[in-house]
Amino acid sequence: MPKVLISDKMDPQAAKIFRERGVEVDEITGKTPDELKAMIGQYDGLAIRSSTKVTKEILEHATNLKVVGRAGIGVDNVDIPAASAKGVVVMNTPFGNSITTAEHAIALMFALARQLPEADASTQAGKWEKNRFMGVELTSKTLGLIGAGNIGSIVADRARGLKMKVVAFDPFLTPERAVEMGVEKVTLDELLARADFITLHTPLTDQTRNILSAENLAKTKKGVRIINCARGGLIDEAALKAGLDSGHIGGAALDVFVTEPAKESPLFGTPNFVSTPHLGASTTEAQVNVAIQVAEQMADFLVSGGVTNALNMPSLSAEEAPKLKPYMALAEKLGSLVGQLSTGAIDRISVHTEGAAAELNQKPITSAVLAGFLGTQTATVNMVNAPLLARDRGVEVREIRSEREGDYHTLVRVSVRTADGERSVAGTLFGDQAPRLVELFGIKVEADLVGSMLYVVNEDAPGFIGRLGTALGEAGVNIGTFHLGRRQAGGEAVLLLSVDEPVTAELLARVKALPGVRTAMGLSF
Ligand SMILES: NC(=O)c1ccc[n+]([C@@H]2O[C@H](COP(=O)([O-])OP(=O)(O)OC[C@H]3O[C@@H](n4cnc5c(N)ncnc54)[C@H](O)[C@@H]3O)[C@@H](O)[C@H]2O)c1
Ligand SMILES: O=C(O)[C@H](O)COP(=O)(O)O
Repeated sequence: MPKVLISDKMDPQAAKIFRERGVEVDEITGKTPDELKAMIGQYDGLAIRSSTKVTKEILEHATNLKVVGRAGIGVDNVDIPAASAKGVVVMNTPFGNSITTAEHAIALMFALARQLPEADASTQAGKWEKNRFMGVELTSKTLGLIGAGNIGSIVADRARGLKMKVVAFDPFLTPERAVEMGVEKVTLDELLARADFITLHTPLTDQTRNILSAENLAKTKKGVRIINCARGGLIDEAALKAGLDSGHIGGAALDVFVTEPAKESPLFGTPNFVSTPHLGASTTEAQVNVAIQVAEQMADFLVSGGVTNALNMPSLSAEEAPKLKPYMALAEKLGSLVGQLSTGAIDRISVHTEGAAAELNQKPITSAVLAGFLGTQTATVNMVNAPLLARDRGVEVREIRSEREGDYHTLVRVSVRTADGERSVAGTLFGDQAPRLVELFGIKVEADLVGSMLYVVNEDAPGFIGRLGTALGEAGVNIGTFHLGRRQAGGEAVLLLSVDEPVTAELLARVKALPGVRTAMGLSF
């Protein structure tokens, strides 16, 4: 039974779903990195929010880990390249908390417009400072949206409901989508010059880090109010403090900080500054949503191989997974076969699907071919890191599909290119389930690729099979299955034998010594 650790505070629905789906679960929060390192080895899955930092060091100790599930959106607390290199799938729940976070941005916009926190503190201190607090209306004001994705578009919708004009800067926003959202697509400089309120909704990347730098803050309209419910690091906090102190910035509300938890900051106590402790996603509804989603996604993956919302692997629905499973087994065997039979460096692998196979999601099939192929060179490869490893090794990967059926109703062909040219192997599924090799380097040969096998290329001549059988018998090797193919009578022939024991160097030497043998190799699947 797969075992998952929930290491951050999560709605109890997550644990309930894991258990219902046959996944053992421990809920242990608040562990230090060293404590997590010591315990992570026993888990197949790790369910987190933003507190647990899934670093390279933690992953190095995660000997059984297959999946990290983020109950939320941002995955900046997960070292995704390190997880991919280790073959660990990283998934998030991209929509479960978007409405809640958008509402928090709108709440902070109101808080700034009407100085609600300061007015509340003053009133509860018994001051009744009715003349101290003069707000601004939102109606007709311009809201500058930096980042118009899931959350940004909900914010835009709510702001339009408040009769605000919305201008948006997002390099990936298409003009059509801008029209659909009812926003005006502008450049960043235009947004800075025109916005009365600015709200940030981008991930933190090399391009967005300090997008509100001192220089850009200086380009804003005097009195601008700024909201950040996305990620700390998008705003230069020192420049923000200077802007608030000088009065150029009329107000700022931060839910996120460069350093979290933000227990101290020069911004604290600054007039017109409002802050919340990364509460963007903290509503009952959002937490139930993300807990359910993450548990369902992780359980799907651990129990049936379905992949949803993975950031480092192609998606594979729970419905697709059973259909693709036999194809992935076939693809892995074919990849392994070409890997074991190839001697020179391979610079290109092409995965060609025909008939029924061509109608399926190709990415998992290709990843399985690469995993099978690279598995002959390294032990630590799987479907997640195989495409990455292939790229690192300079192997070009091609996918070709033709839905027209050939000799078989479904076929996967794997071709590899070396300095000596291109060679291919092909396989099909018998009864839609059983992987079967049907062609090996241009020779038709049907074989189950299982266990230990002996591969022999010989000159097709009478008596050869008898001599080979005798040689194996004398070596005490029992033959399980025997598959034969040849280019033409009297030409090159191929023999694939499954044997009960691994093929030893001694056995190979005996086989190679037989007259007519061109090559002999041991294979294992
Ligand atoms: N405060 C919280 O608790 C909380 C909760 C949920 C999400 N978030 C954060 O909110 C942010 C937005 O989440 P989302 O779900 O809307 O993400 P999203 O991926 O749907 O949208 C992000 C948008 O940013 C745009 N973008 C990327 N680079 C840009 C750039 N250089 N300039 C301008 N725009 C750029 C993208 O094109 C995309 O449209 C993320 O950082 C996420 O982690 C915070
Ligand atoms: O990216 C997110 O989903 C938010 O930052 C929420 O973070 P949290 O799960 O720690 O509240």
